[in-house]
Order: sequence, then structure tokens, then C-alpha cells
Amino acid sequence: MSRSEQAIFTNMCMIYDSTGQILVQDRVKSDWSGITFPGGHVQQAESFTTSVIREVYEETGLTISSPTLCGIKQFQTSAGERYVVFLYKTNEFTGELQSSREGKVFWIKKENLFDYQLAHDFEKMVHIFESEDDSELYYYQDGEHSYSKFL
Ligand SMILES: Nc1nc2c([nH]c(=O)n2[C@H]2C[C@H](O)[C@@H](COP(=O)(O)OP(=O)(O)OP(=O)(O)O)O2)c(=O)[nH]1
Repeated sequence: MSRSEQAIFTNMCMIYDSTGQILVQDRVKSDWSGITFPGGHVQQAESFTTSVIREVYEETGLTISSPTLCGIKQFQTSAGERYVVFLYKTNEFTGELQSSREGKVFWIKKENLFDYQLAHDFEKMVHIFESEDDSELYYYQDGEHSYSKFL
């Protein structure tokens, strides 16, 4: 069995403040549209931490510090690649909020999150961001069907 494989690494960050607000992005790309948190692809030879700081800056105008890794989501793409999303959170940030072409970013009350049109499976990702016990949202294949589980 090969010990290497094709993989796509991405990140996402939940930024929260002391008043119970979280920063969401209304993602416009049709491949996975809806309300989510900012994030994107890790570049070649970039550290995972640097990549989430860079993506958050590009998509929100905010400079975050001390992002804490709180979990992972992963699934296999139709091309057979392992798609990995590293999930971070932080409440340390500076700068002026600025949306990008990826989608409008805005603060909402955390308890109102589920009133919005969320990206597909984002609700399950929120569980990982918040859970003390689960740290992975993993998709597995059973025949033609894909199922998720929390680990
Ligand atoms: N396309 C897609 N993105 C997903 C899924 N699940 C999931 O968490 N994401 C997240 C991971 C990343 O935070 C973000 C995808 O990154 P992106 O395509 O916006 O990448 P990017 O900002 O680097 O933009 P680009 O330069 O590649 O256009 O969406 C999914 O099923 N499909």
C-alpha cells in the first residue's frame, strides 16, 4: 500500500468576540455557497497557521493572532483526493472589517447562526468548532452513498 496520496489542504476560522458575536461570510462560490466562516486553500510549503492567518486577512481585512486548532473535517473528492479542512478559532484580531470577492463578511449573534441559510453541512462543522469531545467530521463511503460521522 502506498504511503503517500493526493491531498488538498484548506482552513477555516471562527472569529468570536467578547460580546457573543461571531464573524460569518456569505460565500458566493456556487460549489459550496451559503453562510460559513472565512478560510481557503493552504499554499504549497506554507505553514498551516500562516495559511489561516493569510486567508482570514484576504477575506475579512482582519489580522488574527493565536488561532487555535480545534478540529478537522475531511472527505474524499470525486477525483480521489483527500480534502482536509483544518478548523481554527480565535478571539484575537485587529484591523478594519472588509469583505472580499469570496463573499460579504459580517458579525452576527452566535445564537442567531441557525436562522441563516448555511452552506451544506456547515451545521456539522459548527459542532466540531464547539465540541469538547469531538475533533473530526469525517465522511466515509458505503457503496454509492457518503455518510458523515463525528470522531
Ligand atoms: N468547495 C468546498 N469548500 C469547502 C467544502 N467544505 C468546506 O469546509 N469548505 C471550505 C474550506 C475552505 O475554507 C473553503 C474552500 O476554499 P476556497 O475554495 O474558498 O479557497 P480560496 O479562498 O483559496 O480560493 P481560491 O483561490 O481557491 O479560489 O471552503 C466543500 O465541500 N467544498
